[in-house]
Amino acid sequence: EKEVKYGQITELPRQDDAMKKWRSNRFGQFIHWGLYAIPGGVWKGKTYEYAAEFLKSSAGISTATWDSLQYQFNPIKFNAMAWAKMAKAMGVKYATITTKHHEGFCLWPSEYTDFDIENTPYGKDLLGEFIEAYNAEGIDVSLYYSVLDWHHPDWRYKLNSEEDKEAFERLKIFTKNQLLELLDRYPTVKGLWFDGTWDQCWKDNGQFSYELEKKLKEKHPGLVVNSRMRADEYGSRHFDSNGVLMGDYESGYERRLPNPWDIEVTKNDWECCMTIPENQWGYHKDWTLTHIKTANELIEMLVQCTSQNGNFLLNFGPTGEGDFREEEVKLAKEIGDWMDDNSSAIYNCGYAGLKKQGWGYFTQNNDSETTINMVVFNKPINGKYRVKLNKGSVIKKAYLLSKPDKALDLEEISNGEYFIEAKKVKTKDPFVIIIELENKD
Ligand SMILES: C#C[C@@H]1N[C@@H](C)[C@@H](O)[C@H]1O
Repeated sequence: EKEVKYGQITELPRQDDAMKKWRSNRFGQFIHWGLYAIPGGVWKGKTYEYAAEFLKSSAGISTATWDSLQYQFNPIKFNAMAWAKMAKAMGVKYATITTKHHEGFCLWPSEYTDFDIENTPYGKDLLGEFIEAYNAEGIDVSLYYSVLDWHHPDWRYKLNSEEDKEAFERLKIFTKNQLLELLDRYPTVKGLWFDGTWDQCWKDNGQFSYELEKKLKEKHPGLVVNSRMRADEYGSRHFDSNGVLMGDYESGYERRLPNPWDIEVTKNDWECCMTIPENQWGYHKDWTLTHIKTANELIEMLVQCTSQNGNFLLNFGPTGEGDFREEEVKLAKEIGDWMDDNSSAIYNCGYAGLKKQGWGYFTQNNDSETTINMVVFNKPINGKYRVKLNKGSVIKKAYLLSKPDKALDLEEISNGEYFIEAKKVKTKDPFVIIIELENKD
């Protein structure tokens, strides 16, 4: 064990109300919006296949040219309430929006830079409108903030000289000021989602990120911070040099999920953030470049995350005009229709502590020891679903969530192991079987 002075701040897993709410939310909407939405992955007639929010580097565009996009940013179709209603109908309980991505453009009027929404044709506090509209729909809002800032003259990837160090000291003050400003301006926000913390400059500043997390949490009680914010004094990120998780939940699952059988991951809170195309966070004009995930694929990812004590943050990339592409609107509707009937297996649910079977995923309601959800994606050809419960567990009854009055046939295989028979399930969608256990005491 190394002596780590600047590692974990809050003992995990947190059991305060703010974290319990974060945990019960399970399903969130990620919004990536900025100047990159204007070119949408195309520059001077050439389509760049890499992530659209990286177009500046993919196309080798100068900072001066890129930054001039701010004078074109005028999302006339932006309607925060319409966005919030779409998110509500989709079934998300929280939303995380980019306040500033790597380009450095701020969606709020910041007193620390002119490279912000105030200096655009739009002019208004877009971030404030978003937060107000989503909160009005009962959706918690967290703020994504990129430490990496391509616009800021004091950003340095590595600190190779005294000049670099002096510049980065100014960058650190700017970063702290902007984060305190965001919490001042938007007191209802529930969390901060840090990104762009992979460079040596940040890994060399573990004490700073430690003290910054402490300061932000003192200012904003209950604040939930992702592990991506932190490095310890040895440069170890997410987990300190002794493998102890920093921040409040693990946020390393970007466009990937753990192995569905992985038990280790269930020990911490964690969140997977996911794109609908293979790798586009910002709006890209051409969605024919890669596979576009279907509603069933995305629902299965949400269910898998829930089954392993994780949250699922699904990304949407609004256009430069402020609306969503039709594929996103359609997916939001399809997912929302499924959530209308099945969200009881998601909200306030988590790891059931049971061996995963081939038909799908178990989730356990956090408020009921005796109610277990089986979310089915693969119907067995004999219509019999194997469940291996804890020794001594006895099933009182099992039934389809959609048909609670019709008990399903059970066949006990051995102590705590059963086949549940559900032969006549017609739906082509994932569906839920509820197991009610006998109360042991
Ligand atoms: C790489 C990278 C960034 N991390 C994801 C969450 C997106 O913001 C992407 O641009």
